[in-house]
Amino acid sequence: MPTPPNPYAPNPRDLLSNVTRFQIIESTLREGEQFANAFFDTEKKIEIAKALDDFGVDYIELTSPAASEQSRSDCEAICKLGLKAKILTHIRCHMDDARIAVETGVDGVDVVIGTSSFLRQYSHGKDMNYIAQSAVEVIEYVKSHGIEIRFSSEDSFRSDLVDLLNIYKTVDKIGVNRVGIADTVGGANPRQVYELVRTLKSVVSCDIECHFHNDTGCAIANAYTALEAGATLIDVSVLGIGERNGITSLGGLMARMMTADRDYVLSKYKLHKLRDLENLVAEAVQVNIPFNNPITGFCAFTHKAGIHAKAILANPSTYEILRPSDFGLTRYIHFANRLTGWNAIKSRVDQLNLQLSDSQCKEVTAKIKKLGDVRSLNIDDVDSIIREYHAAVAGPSTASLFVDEIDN
Ligand SMILES: CC(=O)SCCNC(=O)CCNC(=O)[C@H](O)C(C)(C)COP(=O)(O)OP(=O)(O)OC[C@H]1O[C@@H](n2cnc3c(N)ncnc32)[C@H](O)[C@@H]1OP(=O)(O)O
Ligand SMILES: O=C(O)CCC(=O)C(=O)O
Ligand SMILES: [Zn+2]
Repeated sequence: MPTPPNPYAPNPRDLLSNVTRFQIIESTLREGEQFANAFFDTEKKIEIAKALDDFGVDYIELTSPAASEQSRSDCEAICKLGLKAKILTHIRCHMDDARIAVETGVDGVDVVIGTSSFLRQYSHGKDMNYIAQSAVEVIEYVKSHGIEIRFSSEDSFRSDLVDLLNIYKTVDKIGVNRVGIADTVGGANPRQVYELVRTLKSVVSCDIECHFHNDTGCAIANAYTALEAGATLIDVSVLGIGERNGITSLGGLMARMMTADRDYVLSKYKLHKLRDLENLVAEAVQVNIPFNNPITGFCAFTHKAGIHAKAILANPSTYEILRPSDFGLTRYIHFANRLTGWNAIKSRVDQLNLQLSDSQCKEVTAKIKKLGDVRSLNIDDVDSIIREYHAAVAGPSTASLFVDEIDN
């Protein structure tokens, strides 16, 4: 049977979409350092930076060198590693920070300033005119050092749209490489993202980067929608670590993008390194990988119910949108439970190298379900039931039974 077309592929008539040519700004060593548990010493930062580079991320964003003396020297050390990924640092819209940043050897500087009334009143206390003036000064200064510059508004979705578009037009005109929008409080939904990115796209000529917090669970969906609307770059961190409950996760974005353009993702990123990368960061910040993590959650490729197991055994695409082998992982069929079915049990019988007819498999499945009604089962329970049953039916009479069946 021919493979059906992928219903999750981008619509070719969607001319703004960058779903098939996106880039990653990896911020584990910036946003991720803002995660409550995070402390990365120099050695760990270097190990993480090298692993991210090896994975294939396009940019690595580092904590502001203005944050502390060690942050500054770590930034310089990572710049000297000669990684393929471009190294960015992230600063306030202030000349003091810009001066320190350009001395570190970074390939680019990400400048941010809050534009919502909340942040203008309670964070930095500056009005839009002041923001525009300092943005121009900082951008021109960074540009004069021949390095990339991005200007971003913090809390973009709670900012006044006219203010936003004005400041982005101003910075675009003076030649920023990218502008960024940030859902700093994680309240935006995909529709709002689509509208804002699309509107922004119509007023700037530079690339658009997006940053989504996950407070209301939309970080991955918002990232995808931003690409559909014409953004090109997405901020991520490993496991999504960041302020509060974090941002779009690298693994989650990979899962999402694989459904849309598997060839592009496979051509750019070493997906089989994802699990090691996540383990590295999980260990560094002392968290477990969540059970429901996309791709690497312990049951992400485990199939349990009998109906699922039967179809998966026949063709894994029935219940898997991602292929575990793309990530160096394997699928697992969980048959030690009362939701199992005879097809899954037959497959286990085959694995055990035992011979039972279909009707015998059905009979032994009934026994497994009976015990599964009483308590939780493990593989040894199931294997013992199968072996006992097999021993009971085995012998000369069984041999002839098989012969009879074959003859029939
Ligand atoms: C949404 C985000 O995640 S943005 C990135 C957040 N990253 C960081 O905060 C990096 C780590 N931060 C730090 O090490 C420190 O906060 C520093 C070094 C940046 C500043 O430290 P301090 O001078 O002691 O100030 P503090 O942290 O108390 O307050 C923030 C200051 O930055 C100013 N500020 C805040 N945002 C901006 C901005 N985007 N652009 C310019 N100034 C800003 C505030 O007005 C305040 O200055 P003030 O005390 O003169 O009013
Ligand atoms: O620099 C940015 O675009 C985003 C800054 C940030 O971390 C946020 O607003 O949540
Ligand atoms: Zn953030």
